[in-house]
Amino acid sequence: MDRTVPKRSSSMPSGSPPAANLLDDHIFSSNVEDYDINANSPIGYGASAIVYGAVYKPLNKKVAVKMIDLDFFERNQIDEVRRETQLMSLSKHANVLRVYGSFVNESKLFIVTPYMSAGSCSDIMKTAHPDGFEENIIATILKQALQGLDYLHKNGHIHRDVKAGNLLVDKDGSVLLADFGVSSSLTENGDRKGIRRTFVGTPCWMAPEVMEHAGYDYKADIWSFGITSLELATGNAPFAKYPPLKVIMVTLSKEPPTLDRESTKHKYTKTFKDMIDMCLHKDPTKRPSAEKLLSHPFYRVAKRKDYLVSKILQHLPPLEERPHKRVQQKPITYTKGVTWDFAVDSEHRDNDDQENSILQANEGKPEGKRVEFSDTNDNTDTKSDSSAVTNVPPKKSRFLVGDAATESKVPLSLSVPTISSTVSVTPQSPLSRSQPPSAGTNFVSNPLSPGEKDEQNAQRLQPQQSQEIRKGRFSVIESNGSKEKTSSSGSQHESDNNQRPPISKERSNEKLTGDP
Ligand SMILES: Nc1ncnc2c1ncn2[C@@H]1O[C@H](COP(=O)(O)OP(=O)(O)OP(=O)(O)O)[C@@H](O)[C@H]1O
Repeated sequence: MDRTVPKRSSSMPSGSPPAANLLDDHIFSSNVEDYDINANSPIGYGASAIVYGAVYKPLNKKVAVKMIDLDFFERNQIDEVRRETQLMSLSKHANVLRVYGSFVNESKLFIVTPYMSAGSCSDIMKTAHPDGFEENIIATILKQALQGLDYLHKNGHIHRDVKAGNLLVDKDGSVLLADFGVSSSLTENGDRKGIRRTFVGTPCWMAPEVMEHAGYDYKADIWSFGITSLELATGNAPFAKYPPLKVIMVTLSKEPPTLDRESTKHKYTKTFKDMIDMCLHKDPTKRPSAEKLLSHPFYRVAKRKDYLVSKILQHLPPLEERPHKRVQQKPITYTKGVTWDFAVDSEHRDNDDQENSILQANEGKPEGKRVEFSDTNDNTDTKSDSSAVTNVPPKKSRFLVGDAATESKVPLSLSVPTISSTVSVTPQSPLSRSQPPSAGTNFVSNPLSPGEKDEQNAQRLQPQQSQEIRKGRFSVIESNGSKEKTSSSGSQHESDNNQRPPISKERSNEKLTGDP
C-alpha cells in the first residue's frame, strides 16, 4: 500500500483561513508555578491525560493545560511525545490547535494550549445535542476540520485520531483539530526495533486497514473523518455501544457504516450521505483526499464560523460546570507468558459478546494479521478523586491493534477474573486457554516511506522470534535470543534488524510549512 502523503506544499492551499497569530512571539514559562491550574474542575479526560483550565500568570491569560503522568510511559515514548509537542508548536493553521509550550514537572508532562472555551464537539453534543446536530451546523464544523486536516496532510502528517472529541470549538465558532501527534506518540511503539505499525486508537473511528495492520496512510484520517461525520449526525460513532473488539470485528467483516437518513432526529440530505459514503470506502485508495473532499457539494451549505456561536454555543454552560463522565475502562493486561486478563467495565459487561468478538475478529485471519488488544493504562489503581493535579487519568477506550505476537497455532490464555469466566476454544483456534503463550512469531512490518513497499512486504514474510508483552498502552518486545530487548526504562535495543523508525519519528524532523 502506498504510504505516501500528498506532496508537501510550500504554501497553504488557496482559500485557507488565516493563521491564529496569537502570542506567537511569547515563550511560555516552563515553571509550573506560573500557571494557576484549576485542579478542582478538570475540563476533560483523555486516555492518557487530564485537561485543566488554568491562568497563565505572566500574561494573565486563560489557557488549557493537559497533564500527562509520565510514570505510565517508557523513556523513548516520552522523548517521542516531547518531539511531537514541539512539532505541534510549529503549527500555525487556524484549524489546528497550537501548542504554546510544554514542560515536565516532577513526573508530569504539562502541555499548554489555547483554552477552547466551548470544549470538544463531543462534549457539546453530550451537553446539549445528544442526538446530533443539524446539517448546516455539521457542514460548518466539518469544513473547518477538513481545512485543518488538509493542512496536516499537505505537510506530510497523519493525524490518526480524528473524532468529535478532538474537534475543539472556541467561543468565536472556530473549530480546531486537537491532539495531533500527542496521542499517537504515546500509543505508538516507540521502539525502533520492535513490532512496526502497532497503533492505538479508538476503535470506532479506526480505519479497517489500521485494524488489519495492513499499512496505512493519510487516507486513514479520511475514514475517521467519515465516522466523525456520522457521529455529529447521530450523537455517537457507529458501533459505539459495542465492546471494542466487536467494533473491530464488525468493521472488518461488514459493509462500511452509512447514514440512515430515516432514523436520525434531524433531516439530512442525500448529498451529506454521499459525502460520508465517499469517506467510508473500505479501499483507502477510493477515498478522496481532504482537498478533494473540500470541493464536495455538501460543504456549500457550510456557514461562517459565527453561525456556530448563535446556533450552538450561546446557551452552553461553561466547560468547568459541565458533567464529565469519568470512563471506567477495562483494565486489560497481558502478563508475560501467562494470561490475558481483562475486566469488563460496567458499560460493556457483556462477556459472551466480548469473547465472541475476540474469536471472530481473529478467525480465519492470515498469520500475522490477528487482532490483539491492550488497555491504555496499566495502572489498575485507578483513583477516582478528581481534586488533585496528580490524578491518574481515567481508563478510556483506546485499543492497540498490532501484528500477532504468536503464530497461529500458539495459544493464548484468556481469563476474566472479575466475572469468573474463562474463554475456552478449540486447539486450532488462535486463542485458547490450554497453554500460556510461548515465545511467538512476529511478522515484522514497518511503516512505509514512499517506495519502501516491496521491502516492507519482504519483511512481513520474515518471522521474527520474539515475545510481545503488553504494558499499559504500549507494546514491549523481548526476543528469545536476547537480541532485542526493551526494558521498562525503554532504552536497550540490541536487535540487528534493520527496522524503520515509526512514522512519528520520521515526521518529527519535518517542519510544518505553509503558514498563511
Ligand atoms: N485546549 C482545550 N480547551 C478546552 N478543552 C479541551 C482542550 N483540550 C482538551 N480539552 C477537553 O479535554 C478532553 C480530553 O482531551 P484529550 O486531548 O486529553 O483527550 P481525547 O483526545 O478526548 O482522548 P484521547 O487522548 O483518548 O484521544 C477533550 O475531549 C476536550 O473536551
